Amino acid sequence: MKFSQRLHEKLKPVWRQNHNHPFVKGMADGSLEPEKFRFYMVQDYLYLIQYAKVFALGAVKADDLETMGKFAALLDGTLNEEMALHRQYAARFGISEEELEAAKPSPITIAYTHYMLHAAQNGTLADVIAAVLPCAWSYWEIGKELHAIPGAADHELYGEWINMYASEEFGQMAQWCIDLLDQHTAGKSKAELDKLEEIFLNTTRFEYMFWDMAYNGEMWPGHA
Ligand SMILES: Cc1ncc(C[n+]2csc(CCO)c2C)c(N)n1
Repeated sequence: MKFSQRLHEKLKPVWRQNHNHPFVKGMADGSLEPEKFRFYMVQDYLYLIQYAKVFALGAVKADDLETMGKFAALLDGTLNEEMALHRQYAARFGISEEELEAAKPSPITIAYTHYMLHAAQNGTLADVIAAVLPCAWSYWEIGKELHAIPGAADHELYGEWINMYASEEFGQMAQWCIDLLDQHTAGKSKAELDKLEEIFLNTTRFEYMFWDMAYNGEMWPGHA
């Protein structure tokens, strides 16, 4: 079995927990309070800035032109397309560009992004992929799952989010990461695979914590 399939099988219960989080369920049936999504949008904008840097590290760690070019394209897409879409989407929730630029990351946003950057900076290309894959893969699965619910993709506030992550283009990106991980783990020792599994498990857990943070509007203790 491919390494990615093994990880997916093993972590199914953790993934189920992510997909069943009340934030995700609330987007599915449209009952999520806009205030919670608003908090999510701002933190996700800050998350994307750091995520882009992890893509940049992918280009640094890759040693063939094709993979370097692909990471460069993902970096460009995140910074110059996805973030612009985020700004437009945020505006519909009354979030101005000034508010986005002035926003401060929550403890979970800091912990998650710093963890990914640490794993990527100190590891190999396989570590970079293990760090970014749960984010792409779980969003693709959630996007497809929500898209299959009648009416969910037409919701005036959350439909756009669902359509974006259920899209063919997004799926292709996630599949490219899955294939790259399998390519770079073929023939690796158990110790190396265990390390990658741990990174993958930790970023999967951080995905849950990110939903939870958004659902509860969690900032620093005592934050006004
Ligand atoms: C907390 C959090 N986790 C995952 C994603 C999804 N995501 C962010 S960047 C990227 C790669 C394509 O640009 C993907 C899939 C998100 N937005 N926020």
